[in-house]
Amino acid sequence: MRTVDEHLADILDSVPVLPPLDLALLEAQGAVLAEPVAAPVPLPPFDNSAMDGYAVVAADVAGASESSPVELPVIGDIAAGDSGVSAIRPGLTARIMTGAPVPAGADAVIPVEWTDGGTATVRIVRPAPPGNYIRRAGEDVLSGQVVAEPGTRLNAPRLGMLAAVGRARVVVRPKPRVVVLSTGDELREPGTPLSPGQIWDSNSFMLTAAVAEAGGVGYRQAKVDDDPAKVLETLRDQLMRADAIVTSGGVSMGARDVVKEVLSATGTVAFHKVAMRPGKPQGFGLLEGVPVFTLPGNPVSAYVSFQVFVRPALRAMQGLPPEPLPTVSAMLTEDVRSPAGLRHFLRGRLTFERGRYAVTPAEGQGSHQLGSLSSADALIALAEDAEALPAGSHVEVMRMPS
Ligand SMILES: Nc1nc2c(c(=O)[nH]1)N[C@H]1C(S)=C(S)[C@@H](COP(=O)(O)OP(=O)(O)OC[C@H]3O[C@@H](n4cnc5c(N)ncnc54)[C@H](O)[C@@H]3O)O[C@H]1N2
Ligand code: MOO
Ligand SMILES: [Mg+2]
Repeated sequence: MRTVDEHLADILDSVPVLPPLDLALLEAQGAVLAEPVAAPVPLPPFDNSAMDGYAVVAADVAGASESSPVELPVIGDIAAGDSGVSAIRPGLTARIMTGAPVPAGADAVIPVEWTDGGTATVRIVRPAPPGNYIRRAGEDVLSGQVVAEPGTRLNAPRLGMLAAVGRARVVVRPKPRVVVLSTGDELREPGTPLSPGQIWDSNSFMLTAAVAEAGGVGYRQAKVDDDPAKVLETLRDQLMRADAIVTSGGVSMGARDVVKEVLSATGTVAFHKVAMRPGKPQGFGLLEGVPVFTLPGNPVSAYVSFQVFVRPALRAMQGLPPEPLPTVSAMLTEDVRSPAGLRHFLRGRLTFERGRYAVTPAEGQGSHQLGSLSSADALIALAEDAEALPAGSHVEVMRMPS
């Protein structure tokens, strides 16, 4: 037996960081930035108006009021996108639109609501201090400022930021392409009828979805029967398009546990009993350089194994810290027993009351019981040395992606 930490360390020692790729912005969505991106110009690039209104010399309107409006001749219109805008001399104004460059000489913008909206002349009924409704060049981002650091995932605001500083392409660590393969004679495709002894394949759907939740791209395969030649052939076929392969089933002690049989024979994938529940039988290794994770077939075992081993590995491949799921400390609402010497993962539900988290273990903790997993929102991680934890104890809880 090896510990969870030993098995994870072994995996993280072997998984490669994916080589960087230059991608068009939207192709890079969800990928991890692999270069610092600096702004070639300030943002905004020029002083511009925050309002639709009039560009004025603030001193001209200092005395403006409802009872004593200041009337100014309007010398023209300045729209967003205009260039070569003529300067405003004292005693004059120009209509200006939101985003339009503030003309030389003007030092304030009067919103149209503070005027009669005139086009030849305008009556202004409120004063404004210098700088009123002017968005200054560089007040968002300075020229040369780094706007996105390597190691950050490109979410919607970050993609917007890259476009705003003029980038059409960007160098990223691509999302790992992960082939997901269920094995088992008993498995049938959902949507097709079952014969006695058969079940619908749920693991390949769950694991493909979990890959996406971990920042990868999952390629779900149709299940493979427990036939050694077929399993090996399918795995080898998939290597071409995979940055990693995740299988489920066939890794325990059964006469038909063929994943273990054929991959052990390759000499590069090793099988271990890991001191955890669920998820004891684990296999990992490289097949022609591609990381292969062979997860146990029981659905909860497969899910927990994925979160504990595969998710950190996929993060490492993207150049991210191989952290587990985000964790919180929570108070147990009931007594819990845990097997000595095993890291024990219990499904639970988190609540947040009066400023603190509490967690309640789910009914039905068998590794085949997907029902309790699908209604859980957390995995309670009990340390190897925990045996009896009374209600009120604080435990580490991994939040499942929602
Ligand atoms: N004699 C022993 N038997 C078992 C041991 C052991 O130590 N000694 N370990 C048990 C534990 S713990 C686990 S976990 C399982 C691991 O089993 P395998 O990885 O070999 O998986 P299978 O035998 O193929 O299937 C196990 C179970 O899961 C169901 N399954 C498999 N694939 C799917 C799928 N894609 N969707 C839904 N359900 C699936 C399968 O029908 C079985 O019920 O071994 C124990 N046995
Ligand atoms: O390891 Mo099995 O995963 O306990 O059901
Ligand atoms: Mg088995």
